[in-house]
Amino acid sequence: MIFELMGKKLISYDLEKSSENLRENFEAFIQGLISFPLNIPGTAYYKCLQGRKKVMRMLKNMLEARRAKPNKIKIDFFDYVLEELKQNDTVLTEEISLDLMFALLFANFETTSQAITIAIKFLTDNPRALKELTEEHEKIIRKREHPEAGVTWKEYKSMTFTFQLINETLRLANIVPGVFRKAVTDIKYKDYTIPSGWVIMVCPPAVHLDPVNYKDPLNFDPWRWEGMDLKNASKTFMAFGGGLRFCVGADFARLQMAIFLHCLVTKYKWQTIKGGDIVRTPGLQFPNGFHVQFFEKHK
Ligand code: HEM
Repeated sequence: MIFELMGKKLISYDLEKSSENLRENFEAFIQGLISFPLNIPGTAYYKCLQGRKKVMRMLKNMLEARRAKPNKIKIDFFDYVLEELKQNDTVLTEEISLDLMFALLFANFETTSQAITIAIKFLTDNPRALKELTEEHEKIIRKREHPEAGVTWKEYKSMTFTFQLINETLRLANIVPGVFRKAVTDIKYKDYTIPSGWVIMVCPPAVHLDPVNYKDPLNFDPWRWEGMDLKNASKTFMAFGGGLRFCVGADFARLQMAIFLHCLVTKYKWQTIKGGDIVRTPGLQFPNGFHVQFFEKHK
């Protein structure tokens, strides 16, 4: 659902009309992202490289087609990128813009959808959290003049327990299990020196699941966030990374999750059909999937 929405908003992608299955290619890319680098047919690494190649080729063809026949009115993000490419003083090159489109499609693909799936799992297993979340959102609706009206910015800002729940979900989900930085100078850390030029992999799960930082770290406990900073990155919370390269989609992802949860708990009930077993790799995964059936609440 999220992939289709973002594919449409970014590049007007329509599976029915496209010769390339974008989603399948991204799946292959993601499966091999952390894999043994053996580039021969059949390996995850090979499929990963092929996936990226096919998506990049598709984006390049799209760019050329749009250049030859530009849209009269801007309909998606690609049109804005093309407009920027035409400027004389732009820092954007064709190569950067294609990489940007790839990165945005990729960054949108697994992240928010995984976070939402995992949130549903935690809510299924924690009736107290579900009750408090439902109360928060039903209260918002009760206060509205028109219950069917969309969520306002003020309402969104008032969703305190929802943000606690989102942070706790992201802490346990560890959707991005590693972020990378390059040492630009020799760095002394305790008795170690990280030489200039080395790449450092920061591992958020090591921080998020450390009992020094979080009591009973494997326990889903949205209440542990009460009174804490729920927005910014810190040395103990880096689900969206941190510093200059902090996730550009963090606010958007939080918004998407909050709106989804709002609709979920006010309109639907659900039950697990199958799956739901959790494996940490170290990001949280469902090896047998997680299948639920939804029912409308007020029918
Ligand atoms: C729950 C959802 C998401 C999570 C957990 C997440 C997590 C992350 C993390 C950990 C990073 C690396 C930050 C760093 O190196 O310090 C990152 C970077 C990035 N994310 Fe997200 N992300 C999410 C959703 C999104 C969405 C929806 C978008 C796009 C709209 C997005 C776009 C990006 C981009 C473009 C970068 C690269 C930023 C840069 O290198 O300057 N992310 N994200």
